[in-house]
Amino acid sequence: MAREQLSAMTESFHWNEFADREALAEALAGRIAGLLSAAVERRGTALLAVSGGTTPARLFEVLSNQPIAWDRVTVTLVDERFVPPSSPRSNAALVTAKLLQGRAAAARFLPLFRRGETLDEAAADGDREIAALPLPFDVVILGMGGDGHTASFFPDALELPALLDPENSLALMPVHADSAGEPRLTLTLPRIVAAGFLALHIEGDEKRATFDKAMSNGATGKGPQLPIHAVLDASPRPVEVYWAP
Ligand SMILES: O=C(O)[C@H](O)[C@@H](O)[C@H](O)[C@H](O)COP(=O)(O)O
Repeated sequence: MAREQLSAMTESFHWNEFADREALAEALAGRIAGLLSAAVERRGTALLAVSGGTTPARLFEVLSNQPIAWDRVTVTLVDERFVPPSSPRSNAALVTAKLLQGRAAAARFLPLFRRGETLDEAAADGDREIAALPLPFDVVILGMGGDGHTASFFPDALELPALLDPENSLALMPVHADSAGEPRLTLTLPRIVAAGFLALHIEGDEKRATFDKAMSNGATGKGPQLPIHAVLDASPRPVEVYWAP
């Protein structure tokens, strides 16, 4: 089924396509900055949750120079690999190196990994900290893997039913999945879809094909139901999908 048909049928997403990755980063950073500024004006503070991995580095660099009241913004992660910031796989390290620079260095950062704590302890403490924020998040930016996972909602995660449960009262949970590489912490589906603005940032033909497959399987009920579809399906507003080749 064509993407346009699926979008019109399900109204679960808007497709935003760009000629190249630089143009995407400029457009998405501008959109995020406008939304964060509006939140600061409206309620004196703004909450942003970003994903890690490899895709968002360029976006973070552009976003870090947006002229907004960064000292009123709290930044956290959608999900984190349970590794210290010294690891090249640390999402906190990526955010520190690429986003919390320049103007954005004034933002408050809430990391999810905690030195000296077990995964379960960090999940419980992080859950308390996130629940104490003035939720909902104003902006949440998701990524997606080639297996259709988003956040740390891996298809083989032991905790997947709870992570995707719209009634889950937890904000943050531990995740164990063989395909994930290491244990993780992730925001749960209800906290993600409650965001004022929810975007999925994907790049390249392979990810576009994965996205199309996930939406098509979801609409037809055929083939594996992929976690990214569960998120789009649960979102009360169309998810803004940002794609460039
Ligand atoms: O920590 C992570 O891995 C993520 O937050 C994850 O959900 C990511 O967004 C996708 O796996 C895409 O990763 P890439 O951008 O590296 O393809």
